[in-house]
Amino acid sequence: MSVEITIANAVKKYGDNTIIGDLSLTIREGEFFTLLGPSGCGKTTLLRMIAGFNSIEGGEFFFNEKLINDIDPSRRNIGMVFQNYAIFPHLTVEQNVAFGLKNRKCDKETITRETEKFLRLMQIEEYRNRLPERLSGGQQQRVALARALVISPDVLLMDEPLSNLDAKLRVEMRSVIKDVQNSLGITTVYVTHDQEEAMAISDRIAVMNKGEIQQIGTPKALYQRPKNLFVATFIGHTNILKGTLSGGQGKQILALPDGYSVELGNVREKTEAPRDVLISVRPEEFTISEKSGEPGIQGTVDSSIFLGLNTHYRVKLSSGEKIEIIQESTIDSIIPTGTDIVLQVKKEKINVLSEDGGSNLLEGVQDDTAEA
Ligand SMILES: Nc1ncnc2c1ncn2[C@@H]1O[C@H](COP(=O)(O)OP(=O)(O)OP(=O)(O)O)[C@@H](O)[C@H]1O
Repeated sequence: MSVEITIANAVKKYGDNTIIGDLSLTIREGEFFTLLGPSGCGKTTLLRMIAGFNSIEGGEFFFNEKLINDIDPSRRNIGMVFQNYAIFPHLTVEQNVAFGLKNRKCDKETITRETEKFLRLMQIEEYRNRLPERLSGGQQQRVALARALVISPDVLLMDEPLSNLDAKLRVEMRSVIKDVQNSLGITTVYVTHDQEEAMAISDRIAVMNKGEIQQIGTPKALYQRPKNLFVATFIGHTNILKGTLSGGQGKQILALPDGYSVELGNVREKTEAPRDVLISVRPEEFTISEKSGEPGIQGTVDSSIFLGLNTHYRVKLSSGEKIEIIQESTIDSIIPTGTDIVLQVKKEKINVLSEDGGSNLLEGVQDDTAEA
């Protein structure tokens, strides 16, 4: 059985230090939910609170309607996978996988059947008689995953499970984890500080900073309409420029550098008097023109790197600021360093943020934080 996890007003303190203050969220049944944020923001702390390993100073934790605050971790029916594998070094692969079932005093037939099923599912049958020390990091993590899943947990909790693997294996193991989670439909909470990994693997992501949730949404929603500057810069790459928003005759005009302006139809917080704002534009959302005299932001190509499908440009603006631009490579040309260019932005792709970066002024920001 898979469960919905509800966290209501969770508080965690170490002494006088509040690590998590009044945090609420709902993790839907069967979803792959990721806690993403910089080191020290409280992701592991929150995961351990769900597992029951941490004392809590406030709040309620539910698996479906059942309050679990006072239920011992061993009785919460959770599977856990950590960064450092946590498999028993003195047991073979098969014994490691069977461990949870033996511990639960399952009958022999069940132990054999389920152990075989997960050895097969994780493709580690051929190593069944090996000790962990004779396995690669990726193989060890497969064993850890099989061992966590064999007990049919209601919830799977994973804390940076791929951090110890090299880059190529990390990417490979993402799909292994995602596929197995998908096929079992198990509610999964995953902790990482790697935004690309979070984007690749999650149904929804909660972006955390300093013990608080900044925004909850699908990877696409966070990327396209970040709620604030923190999310805009933490998820993917972006360029932040200064602009001025002003109104007139029902229109909102965004003035950008060099007299370039665009009209926006999706401003939520409309203004008449000019208001200083920040704009966030992803590197792939500019168009480059080499014709001078066109309306746009003026710049000079500072460097260009050809990466096959895409070419990455660093462009120096007339203000002296440097921004990153990614263009699909075309057969005919890479724009050489030193070329004067004009940049235009695809206006539906612009995000307009308040000057302090605290909020997105546009419509269509998804934030499921309030769901709980
Ligand atoms: N046992 C503890 N005693 C005191 N402070 C702690 C303890 N465990 C964690 N902290 C503090 O709580 C904060 C959050 O830690 P946590 O491990 O949850 O962060 P994290 O987001 O998972 O970071 P990382 O990605 O580095 O693991 C940190 O400032 C940490 O120093």
